[in-house]
Amino acid sequence: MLRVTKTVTLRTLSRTQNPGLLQDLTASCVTVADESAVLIRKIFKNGDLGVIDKGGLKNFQTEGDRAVQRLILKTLKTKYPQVTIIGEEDGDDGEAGDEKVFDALAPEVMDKKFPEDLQNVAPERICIWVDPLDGTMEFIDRMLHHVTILIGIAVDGKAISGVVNQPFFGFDDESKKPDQWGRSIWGVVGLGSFGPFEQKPLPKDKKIICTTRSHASHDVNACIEAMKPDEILRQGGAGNKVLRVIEGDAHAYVFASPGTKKWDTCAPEAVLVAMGGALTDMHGNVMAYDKNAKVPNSGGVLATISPDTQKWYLEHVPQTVRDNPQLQP
Ligand SMILES: Nc1ncnc2c1ncn2[C@@H]1O[C@H](COP(=O)(O)O)[C@@H](O)[C@H]1OP(=O)(O)O
Ligand SMILES: [Mg+2]
Ligand SMILES: [Mg+2]
Ligand SMILES: [Mg+2]
Repeated sequence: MLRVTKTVTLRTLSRTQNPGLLQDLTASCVTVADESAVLIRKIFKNGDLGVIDKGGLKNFQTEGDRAVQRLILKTLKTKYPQVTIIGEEDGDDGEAGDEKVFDALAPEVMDKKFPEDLQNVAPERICIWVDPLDGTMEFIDRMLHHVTILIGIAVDGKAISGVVNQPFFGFDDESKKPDQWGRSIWGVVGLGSFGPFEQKPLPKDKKIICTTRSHASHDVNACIEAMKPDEILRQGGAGNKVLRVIEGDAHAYVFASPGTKKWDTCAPEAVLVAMGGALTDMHGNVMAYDKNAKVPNSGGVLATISPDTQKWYLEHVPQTVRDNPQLQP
């Protein structure tokens, strides 16, 4: 994990105050996510993924994770030095290398009118959580649709704005050339969620639960069984699983395990909540994303498309799972 925090004097702050900071940041995040997608595709095409085992349960890192984090942090830290940025990969802060700074602000973000309460947000209130490559295990296993790039922006510890980029979206469509692969979905709470996606209606006659394919455990399975799904969708990546809920492929993302971290959930939560959904731990607690927040999502992850659906799933978490000392906030 890499934390980058800079302190500034009050004089510097007033001189550089930017009323549209959150909008600029969101637009920059969409730009760097798109550039990151180009880079991941290039690394994949080159074939040498440079896999490193970080230790723990299927906890790998590739050149994609490292290079993309350097790309994202170089631009965001250069452009927004007063904002705290926390990235998953240690050491890859873009400071030593010759990474480019991407100045462009994504026009699709700049075209929108952000809500009043998101204007004039001071940089000290913001913390950005970066997962340069979510679904690393699936990237290594060539399950490319499961891979996402996640950049989440928290304000006062709440997930408010986020980009979920799926760099290999469309790779299995033979009519598409590699430079046509990928999509960025972004959302801002109070404004909405945008990008090339369709919110299909969820099936009414059956219950589909999406969960991990690579980090299953006794509790993960026991919790799902108690919810009596008709179908279990085993998928990689936290970003991808939230996308399954957003696109109407699953009623819920259920993960009764402490494996994910704040960079896995901040961006997807912002996009999901911006469209009326909910993401909490398995006890119903909202996640805290301030710069001093606990990094692991130690109470697990539950995400659904509405507060009512969230309530139903929370009520069906078995007591044994709730009481598990390994799954506490
Ligand atoms: N035990 C774990 N150790 C490290 N990362 C984990 C663990 N469990 C989950 N994650 C992270 O959460 C994501 C979602 O988990 P899963 O795919 O198992 O549902 C993973 O892709 C991984 O993110 P990352 O790929 O960015 O390292
Ligand atoms: Mg990882
Ligand atoms: Mg991740
Ligand atoms: Mg990652």
